[in-house]
Amino acid sequence: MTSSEHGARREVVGAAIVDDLGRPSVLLSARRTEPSALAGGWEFPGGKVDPGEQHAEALRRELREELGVEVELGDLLVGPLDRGGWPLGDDFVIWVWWAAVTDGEPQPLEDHDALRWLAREDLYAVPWLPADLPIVRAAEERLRA
Ligand SMILES: Nc1nc2c([nH]c(=O)n2[C@H]2C[C@H](O)[C@@H](COP(=O)(O)OP(=O)(O)OP(=O)(O)O)O2)c(=O)[nH]1
Repeated sequence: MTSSEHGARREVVGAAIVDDLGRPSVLLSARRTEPSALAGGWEFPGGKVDPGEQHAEALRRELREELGVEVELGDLLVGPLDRGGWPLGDDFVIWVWWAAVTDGEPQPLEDHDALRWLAREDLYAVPWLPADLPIVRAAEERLRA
């Protein structure tokens, strides 16, 4: 039986990529290209966890595919659901880790057509996907003024 047959949410992982894990001042946001209902919305890069995959492994795979980077993962940006997840509507749950690039320069290779580093004062200059707003607010608290 799959987790969806239990009525569980599909698992997604995302990264709050910053310039410096210890003293973050900018956060990387990515603009989605699909599906059409979400295209143009800005989000945390990442994606669905494959069956049998560890979360950290899934996130590293997604960031390699989507942005062409390797990362160091920091703490979980803790949300209100089980094990610190955040709800994405009724169907998905996302776990978001702080992350810093260790190799490569982020490029919108797959699933995105633009990337933007946002400082605290322009964190809301892009239209985030609605479900991401509580996560962005939590990230804002950690970003340096
Ligand atoms: N990656 C990501 N997905 C998000 C965010 N906010 C949000 O509502 N979502 C939604 C969009 C999708 O319905 C779902 C994640 O799916 P995805 O399309 O990113 O996953 P994926 O890269 O594995 O895509 P696919 O292979 O299934 O096409 O969560 C976010 O910040 N990051």
